[in-house]
Amino acid sequence: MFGVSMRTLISPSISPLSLHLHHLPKPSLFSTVLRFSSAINNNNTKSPKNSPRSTISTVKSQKTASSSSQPQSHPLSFSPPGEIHVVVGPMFSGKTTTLLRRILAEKLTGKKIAVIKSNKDTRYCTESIVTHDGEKFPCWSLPDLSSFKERFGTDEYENRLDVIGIDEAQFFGDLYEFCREAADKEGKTVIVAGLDGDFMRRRFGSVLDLIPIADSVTKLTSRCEVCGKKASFTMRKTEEIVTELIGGAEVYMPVCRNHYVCGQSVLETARAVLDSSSTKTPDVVVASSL
Ligand SMILES: Nc1ncnc2c1ncn2[C@@H]1O[C@H](COP(=O)(O)OP(=O)(O)O)[C@@H](O)[C@H]1O
Ligand SMILES: Cc1cn([C@H]2C[C@H](O)[C@@H](COP(=O)(O)O)O2)c(=O)[nH]c1=O
Ligand SMILES: [Zn+2]
Repeated sequence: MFGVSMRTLISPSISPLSLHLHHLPKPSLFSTVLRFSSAINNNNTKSPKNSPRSTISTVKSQKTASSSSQPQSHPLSFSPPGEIHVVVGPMFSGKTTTLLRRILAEKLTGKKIAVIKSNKDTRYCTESIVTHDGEKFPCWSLPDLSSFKERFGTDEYENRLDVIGIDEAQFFGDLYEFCREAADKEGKTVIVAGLDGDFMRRRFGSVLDLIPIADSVTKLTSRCEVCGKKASFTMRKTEEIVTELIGGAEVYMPVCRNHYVCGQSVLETARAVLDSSSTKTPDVVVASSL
């Protein structure tokens, strides 16, 4: 009885090793295609410096190549991968400063760069990103990101632009689609700076949606304006409750958790008082700053 069950369980013709291999998953169609395609890529002659980097351009260059007997790229070949780096934090935490440093570092290595900021932010200057310390860098001030390629010049964008910096990212509705396309399909390095949370600590725009597709995420801190400890949040000092409200130190301050929580309850009470008094006696609402 024992012998029979042994024979049934481990057949002499199947060694432990072959049993093991038998249970290994077969290479998927996808991994076979990937290996095949990377072999083709490795065999390709190295592309010239200004060769098209995007998938769209690869298709274009194939068309040209077939008519002019130049080396052809295979339809399965991938364009060089891009990168997405996300820099978040409260106001005054150095997001724009960090973006500027990283962009300038890329420029120093010979990369072609461009910086975009939302045209909603009209605080300092429309043609530049400006840090709270007054450092400046020329930028494209745009209502959305989808219009950037055409404004920049499609050929210039596809063939020469390497690095794209985006400031005030929380204001761009098409942030996710733009960054994914630029990094996944067009080989761009995208450095994104923006607020992760608004004055209520709610997610702001689609900045957080980038995390799953990002290569790196950095959360910066500022100094709490009340106690000097690390500040991770932004407190709004006025009674306005709309999410988007452009402003600087006259409206916002960086605070630590403790002072955010204390401040929020004080502000909520004050806003409630202002609210009720404004319905009773409108003349009483005089101070916008609490
Ligand atoms: N009220 C303030 N609280 C903290 N830092 C401030 C304030 N006003 C100006 N700063 C300066 O802002 C700098 C950060 O500027 P910036 O890079 O523009 O920040 P962010 O883009 O995160 O708002 C800090 O290094 C600090 O010197
Ligand atoms: C918290 C918070 C901020 N904003 C606005 C205020 C500023 O114009 C920008 C943030 O600028 P920074 O470069 O990070 O200093 O966003 C807002 O509209 N709503 C908010 O809740
Ligand atoms: Zn504090």
